[in-house]
Order: sequence, then C-alpha cells, then structure tokens
Amino acid sequence: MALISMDHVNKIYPNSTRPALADIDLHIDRGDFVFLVGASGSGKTSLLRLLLREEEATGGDIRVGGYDLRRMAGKQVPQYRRSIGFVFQDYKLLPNKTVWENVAFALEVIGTSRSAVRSLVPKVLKTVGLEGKEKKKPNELSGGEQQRVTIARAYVNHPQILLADEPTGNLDPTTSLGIMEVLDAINRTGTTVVMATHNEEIVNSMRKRVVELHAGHIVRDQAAGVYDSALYFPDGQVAANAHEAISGEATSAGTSVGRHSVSAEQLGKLERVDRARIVVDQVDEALRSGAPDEGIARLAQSVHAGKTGRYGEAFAPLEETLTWGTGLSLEDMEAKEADDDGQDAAPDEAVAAAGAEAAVTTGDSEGDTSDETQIPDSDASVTGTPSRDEAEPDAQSAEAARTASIPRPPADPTQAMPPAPPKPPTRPGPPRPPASQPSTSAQE
Ligand SMILES: Nc1ncnc2c1ncn2[C@@H]1O[C@H](COP(=O)(O)OP(=O)(O)OP(=O)(O)O)[C@@H](O)[C@H]1O
Repeated sequence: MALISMDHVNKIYPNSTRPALADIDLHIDRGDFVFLVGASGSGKTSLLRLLLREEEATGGDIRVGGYDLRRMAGKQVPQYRRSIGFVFQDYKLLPNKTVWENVAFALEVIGTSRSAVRSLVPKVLKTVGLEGKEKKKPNELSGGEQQRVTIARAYVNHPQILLADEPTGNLDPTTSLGIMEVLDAINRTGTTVVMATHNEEIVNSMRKRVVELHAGHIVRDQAAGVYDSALYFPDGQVAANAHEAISGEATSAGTSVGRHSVSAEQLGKLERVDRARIVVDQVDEALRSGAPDEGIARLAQSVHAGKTGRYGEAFAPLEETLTWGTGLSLEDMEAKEADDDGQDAAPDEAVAAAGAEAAVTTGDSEGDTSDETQIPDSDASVTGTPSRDEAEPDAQSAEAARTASIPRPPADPTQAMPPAPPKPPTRPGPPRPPASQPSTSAQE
C-alpha cells in the first residue's frame, strides 16, 4: 500500500470559488522521491499543506502512513506532524536561538534526553556541512546555510516523509546543489521526499518522478521525468527532450546506503533516538561514501557546466562533487595552467642559466599544484559564480579537511562523467544518462 494516498481530493479556500486543488489522485510509495512542478498558483504548496495537515481538504481522502487525515482529531495533529519533516519557506528558524539550539529544539520537543541531544546534534550539523557554525544565530548565516539548518532540523528525527517547498528557492545554483545532495542522501536512507520546485535544472538532472499541477489538476505523473510538460508548453525542443527522457534509460531512484543498512524490522525495535542516530549516520555515509548517484552527479555536472571541479579536472567520482558547490571556471583553470606553465618555464630558464638546483624547484611546484588541499582560496574565489570561500571560510576549510581525509579511489574511467559541454544558449534538454550503474531500491 502506498505511504501517501490522495483520492479525489479537492481544496477550495474560504472566500474562493475556484478550487486550488481539484480531484487529485496521487499515490506515493515509501522511499519515492517526487518533484511537484507547475506554474505559480497551480497548487503545489496547497498539496504539501494538505499532506502536513496544515490545511484540511474540502473533499476526498488523504491517508499518510497509518493516519487518515480527514478523520484525524485536532489533538492528534501535533503528533502526526512530528512524524513528518518539512522544509517550508515560511517556517523560519527561531531567530533568537543558535544553529545548535534550533536543531536541538526539534529533539527536545519530542522528549529526547539531553545526552542524546548532545550526541545527535553535532552529527547532523556535520552531515549538512555546518560544523563550526553551531553558535551562529540565523541572521548571521547565508540563505544556503539557513536552509541547511532547516533540513538538519527536519530530518534529525528520522521522519518517514520529508516535505520540501522550494528548498532551493532564492539560492544560487551551487548552493542548491549542496541542498540537493543532502535531500538525495536522506532519500537514500528510505525517507520519502516530496519537493515542490520551479528549478528546471534540478528536475532535469535528478530524473526522479515528476508530478505536474496545472490550475489545481494533476496533468502529468512521469517516472524519471523532466521539468517541462510538452502538453502544456508545446514546443518542439521540449517535446524532443521529454521523448528522450522517457525513452532513455530510467534509473532507480534509490541506492542502498551500503554497509550500515539496517532493516525496517531492526529499526522498528530501536528507540527513536537510536533510530535517528543510525539514520544520521546513514545520511552522512551516503553523502561521503561516493556511492554512485547519477542524478546528483548529473546535477553537479550541469551546475558546473563549463567548469571543472574544485579538486579535479572534471566532475567524475561523486565524492569529488561534494564540494558544497565551489567550482573553478575553465577560464580560471586555463589561467592557473598558464601560471603553472609560467612557473615551469622560469625554472627551465634558470636551469639553463644556473644549473640543476632549479630543476628541483620545478618538481616541487608541480607537486604543489596537484595537491587538492593546496588550492589557494584566491583560485576558488574567482569562479564567476558566487564563491562560498568568501562567505564561509570555516565551512570551506572544514570541507577541505574532510575531503582530504576521504580516501580517493583510483581513477576509474567507467565511472567518470564526460567533461561538461558548454551550456547551449537555448533551454537545455535533459543530459543523457551515463552508463548504467548498479543501484538497488532503498529499503526502510
Ligand atoms: N490561504 C489561502 N487562501 C486563499 N487562497 C489561497 C490560499 N493559499 C493559496 N491560495 C490560492 O490557491 C491557489 C494555489 O496556490 P498555491 O500556493 O498552492 O500554488 P503554488 O503552485 O504553490 O504556487 P507558487 O509556485 O507560486 O508557490 C492559488 O490560486 C492561490 O491564490
């Protein structure tokens, strides 16, 4: 049975004649990742608010997990909502609490012991890349960092379902990539994710299920879908893209989280806090293990089209894309290579002039430039996209240290993404899927 079932659901707001949602039939299985797309006012937020039981349907049935939302007593609602993680734009962080306190609060309201809070909060903050920011208040954080706190807060309890309304709204593409990495990793632990978005690049890269709303109706429900609807936005290119996406190799949404997978039965027997701890570890591992995830790799490639990774020549193994977005533009790389060549040339001249001592210098210089942790900040800060190095020196150095500690696999040409083509001036089609990689359905 589907985890989320909506049958013939209508929603008409008071003082409104036109339904915001009309005859919605939607069934979402455990572990699914669903994008809700559609023009402004099409009903995406309304649908999410019905699922959160923030609004009540005017007609139809909504069942989420074991709950029948239409028959739920008011006093049950808070408990129900605690089983759902949500990242909504108007659910702001508590402004007078620090990052740590905001996340801890989500645990405290469900009665988690102080010692469990003390052990869980740093883990979840590390997972979302916020180490070193624990004592900051929300107004001292960038938009992307605030969004990461919101996500940390939303999943620290291991919700079965995570609802996200435009979680990348107002964020630059590279920061959005970081947010998507976390949401995707959460999904790979078995959490069902339903995300409303206007972000075409994310939807086209991730190739998850796409449900499109139009004037309150579901007009498309597409597995491994794309952003555009050929039906409602007829355009030859869009139709071709959709056709390519549908006929292309659809990939499974989930991959197992590997070594630390825990069966649903095992999870069920554990205390809530222990479950949360395991899931936080799973998300952490999913983010750091480099387990192949084509959607995120494609998104990283798309976001960095025309750029090379911070640590490598082109986006290839997944762990090298986990940079919270910083990339070097091709121009920067060329300039850097020219610089390196210049450094190479100078000692050559010196060799001619002064003998073998300079040859040693040449070798050292090359060694330095190939060391991923040695790229000076100034290189990354001239990327042409908003640099996180300027805004988040702490996070960047933590990231560099973390990445440096990840053992890097030997170069494997079968896993490498091809170098990103330059972005076409017109609307890009969905990138072709890379060679299929092993994946299994997420289990909970
Ligand atoms: N609280 C409300 N009271 C009355 N009408 C509302 C309310 N909330 C939403 N609506 C209306 O319901 C329709 C759907 O709105 P909704 O916010 O769900 O759309 P959306 O697809 O999420 O839009 P956007 O992409 O701009 O966020 C719109 O016509 C909107 O004006």
